[in-house]
Amino acid sequence: MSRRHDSRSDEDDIRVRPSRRGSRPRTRTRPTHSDAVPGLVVAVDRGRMTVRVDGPDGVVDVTSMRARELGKHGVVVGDSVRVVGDTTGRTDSLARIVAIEERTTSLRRTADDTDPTERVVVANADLLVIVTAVTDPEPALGFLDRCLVAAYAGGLEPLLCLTKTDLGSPQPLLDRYAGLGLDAVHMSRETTLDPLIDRLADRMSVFVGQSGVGKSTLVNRLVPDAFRATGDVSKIGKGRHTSSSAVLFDLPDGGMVIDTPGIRSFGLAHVTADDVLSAFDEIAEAAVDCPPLCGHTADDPDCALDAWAAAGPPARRQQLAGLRVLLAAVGQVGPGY
Ligand SMILES: Nc1nc2c(ncn2[C@@H]2O[C@H](COP(=O)(O)OP(=O)(O)OP(=O)(O)O)[C@@H](O)[C@H]2O)c(=O)[nH]1
Ligand SMILES: [Zn+2]
Repeated sequence: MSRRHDSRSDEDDIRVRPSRRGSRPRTRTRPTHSDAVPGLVVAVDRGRMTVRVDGPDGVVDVTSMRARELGKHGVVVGDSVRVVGDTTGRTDSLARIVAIEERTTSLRRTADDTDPTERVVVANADLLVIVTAVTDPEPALGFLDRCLVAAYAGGLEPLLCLTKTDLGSPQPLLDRYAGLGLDAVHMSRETTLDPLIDRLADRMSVFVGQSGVGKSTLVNRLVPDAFRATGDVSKIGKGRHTSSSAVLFDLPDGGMVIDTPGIRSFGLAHVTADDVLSAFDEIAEAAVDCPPLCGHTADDPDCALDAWAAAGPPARRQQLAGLRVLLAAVGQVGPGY
């Protein structure tokens, strides 16, 4: 019998708005257990969570289940939780998650653009590392646009990670997003990963990328075998067949990386143009003069952003052009874009 299941079931399909970044996380579900200990969800597989807990003898990974009292609230990788029960992490021990802290960010997606159910893929990540090859395969521009939208809408900082620079120039991709002030690193198998490692230090980063872009090659270089204590490592590099949508690793030089081998698309049915705008303070401010429900595209005749761009330095026009590239992805309906 096939053990495969829908990868989406390891994501949280309950709508939870991210709080503004930097706000202090509050416990979203009231802890009823005074003996509950804090932990970090590092893997989710078929309703079982691996929760990393700081025990008396060091850090232990505790297999846990959701307590019934959490109701429908899902648990995803990156969630800060509280657990009770057997938190020793011994073989066959099982703990219960009784509380989930409010999320500071949430990377969300829908299965496709017509599916209204949004799912949280990863909670509390700081950085979304969007991996793409400069060629072979050709960059999937729609996918990249969508990843950026998901990052801005979810409160994550995006980083463009361009691979296979031994085969082509990163410039066309850098030009596409020039107006957005996007941070980017480029590399190949032969070059150092130091610029990337610098950006990953002391943060929680999520890696996304389509098949063949060199993401496994990159993760394997970043995370040597000795550090792969967490999650089901055997699934790395076999993305499409994995049952888990996110797996967390520690980096040797600090920081945590979450790979998303099961995720190849980002449906955006849950995202509005204003969700994207809210990541750009100056533009969001200028858009208060827009008519209600303005889509802020070049086809929206009364969009105030055109006047805003015309009235300022050329950088504004570049910024608006970059923003509109992303808004086109929000407006696009139908799978496969
Ligand atoms: N020329 C070149 N090829 C690379 C580079 N990085 C990876 N590759 C090759 O690109 C192919 C895909 O690399 P993977 O790391 O498996 O890509 P992936 O994104 O993990 O794709 P999946 O395995 O399908 O998930 C492999 O044949 C790699 O050897 C690079 O920097 N330069
Ligand atoms: Zn507008």
